Amino acid sequence: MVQVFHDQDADLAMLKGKKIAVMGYGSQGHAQAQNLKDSGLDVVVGLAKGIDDSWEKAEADGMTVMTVAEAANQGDLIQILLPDELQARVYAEEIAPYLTEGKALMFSHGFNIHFGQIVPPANVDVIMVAPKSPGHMVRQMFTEGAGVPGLVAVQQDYTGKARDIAMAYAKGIGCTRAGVFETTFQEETETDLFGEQAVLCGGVTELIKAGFDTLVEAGYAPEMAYFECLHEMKLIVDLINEGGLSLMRYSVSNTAEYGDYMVGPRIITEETREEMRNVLAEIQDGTFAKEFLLENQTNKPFMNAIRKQEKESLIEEVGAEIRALMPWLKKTRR
Ligand SMILES: NC(=O)C1=CN([C@@H]2O[C@H](COP(=O)(O)OP(=O)(O)OC[C@H]3O[C@@H](n4cnc5c(N)ncnc54)[C@H](OP(=O)(O)O)[C@@H]3O)[C@@H](O)[C@H]2O)C=CC1
Ligand SMILES: CC(=O)[C@](C)(O)C(=O)O
Repeated sequence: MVQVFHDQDADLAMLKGKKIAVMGYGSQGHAQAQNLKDSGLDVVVGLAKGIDDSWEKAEADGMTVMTVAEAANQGDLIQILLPDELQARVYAEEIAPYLTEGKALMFSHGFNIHFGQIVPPANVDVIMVAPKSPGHMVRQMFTEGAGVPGLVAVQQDYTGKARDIAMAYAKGIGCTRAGVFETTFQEETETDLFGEQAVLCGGVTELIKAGFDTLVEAGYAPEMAYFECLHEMKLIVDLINEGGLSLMRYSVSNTAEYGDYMVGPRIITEETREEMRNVLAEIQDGTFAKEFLLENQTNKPFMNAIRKQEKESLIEEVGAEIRALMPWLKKTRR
């Protein structure tokens, strides 16, 4: 059983007197920067003007904002929370020149280190603190006095304090309130990519869309299909999150529980499980990483097309209508 670390296992004093440069102010960046600042730590945000609106958002939130290069120059810890596909270029051009002896280079996903896109010098610490949660929940849970679970990993420990710094950072963003596991860059990268492709994002969205389409094609109202296949998913998963499959099965009807056991295996078949193993193999052997990097180096032709198609889909249209009719739905984010 892995060991879970909590607040008492981390010391914020490790970060006192250190400037933390958070590069990026998106999903993770805005949350981590604000949480660190609320934890009394010295934070600057590194961005680029004129891309989207993060610079303005960060300033409006009272952050000290500067260019990535300026923040890298000032930062003792450099936390890269840029899009994974952009990190290597920005690192080479704006961070590497200022990554001097004894600094800490940090990430919240191991992709660029594990797949060799960023190769730091030997005289720095290389650390990961990865919240196992979307960024917006990292911030919401923190403001509610709680936190989201996180992973910490040390790829390189030049100072001999890398783990302590990682644990202090995890405390600064609230993860030690929930609990922190130790892992490696390889394990976090491969499991995170697998989870987001085969289960959390890819798997769940395809399951929701397939169920929705089945009901709509059979003539049922799209609103009914939306509520059955999308809206209720969150409520069911909340129960699983709270108390495992057993709590969910305790809470749903006997009818639903029976259907769960009898029909579920017909939907997630051995072929599905075999395909999951194939997905993992393509992550482990670097096939996915190469495809992802090539897609982004060729101006994202697939992403741009599929994003447009998905945004214009019936399930998104119906969802927007329902959320407009039932604004309380937006309050059910936990
Ligand atoms: N999203 C999540 O919940 C999670 C993400 N992670 C990891 O965290 C990291 C960040 O991901 P995420 O927060 O989703 O990223 P987002 O896409 O949400 O945010 C990216 C940020 O980087 C800024 N940015 C983009 N290009 C540049 C540039 N050239 N120079 C300076 N700033 C730039 C963007 O600014 P602008 O808005 O102006 O374009 C934005 O503030 C990734 O490694 C990801 O894998 C890990 C766990 C969960
Ligand atoms: C929230 C999380 O960790 C994800 C889904 O893997 C991601 O956004 O990268």
